[in-house]
Amino acid sequence: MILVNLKAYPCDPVEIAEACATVADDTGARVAVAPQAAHLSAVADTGVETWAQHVSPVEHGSHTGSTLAEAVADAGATGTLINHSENRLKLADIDASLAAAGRAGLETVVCANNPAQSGAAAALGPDAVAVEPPELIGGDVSVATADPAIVEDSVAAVEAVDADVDLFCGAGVSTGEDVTAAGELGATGVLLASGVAKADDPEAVLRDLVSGL
Ligand SMILES: O=C(CO)COP(=O)(O)O
Repeated sequence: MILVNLKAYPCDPVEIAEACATVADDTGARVAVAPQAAHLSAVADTGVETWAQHVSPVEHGSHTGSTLAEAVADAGATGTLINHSENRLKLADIDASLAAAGRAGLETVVCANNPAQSGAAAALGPDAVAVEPPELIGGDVSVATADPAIVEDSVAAVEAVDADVDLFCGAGVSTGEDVTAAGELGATGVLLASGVAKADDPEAVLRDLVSGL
């Protein structure tokens, strides 16, 4: 799977979503987009698989400023990131956000910095854990090249806790070669942002990324 996190980059979320949908349709590859919460409906309307960047550890109620899991599902999201490196949560809140996502029927990827956190995240029962070394996020060198051991060790840590949880990796992923390298280390998906969100031609980048699956 290729999961494109648009963060808060100044890109056109619908243009990128349309490119992802086209590439997914043409190739049969699984490509999803995680835009800003306010753009979820517009992105979902393109037909692309749509993910939230975060859901709050809350239920319906007096939670001003929260991102309610049920609301992102209503807007068309079918999955959510939780605990991204740029939006870290306490352990209890990761657990409660997973519960919220579960109530709303959302697939879940919990992000982690390192193998120990990957194992701990797996213990909470997400669909997948995504290991992203913070120092490599937004850089030019892929995690699979710069620090292959962190991916292999995270695969092992997750497998030891719950073999049903997938391991994704991210940080610096921008080419098909990076995707292939991640797969060779045992990752079943990649999480990336700047390689697509900052690209002059996102569709060309996506076609290259998908070629590495
Ligand atoms: O944080 C990331 C995806 O969630 C990785 O970002 P980059 O692909 O820009 O390194």
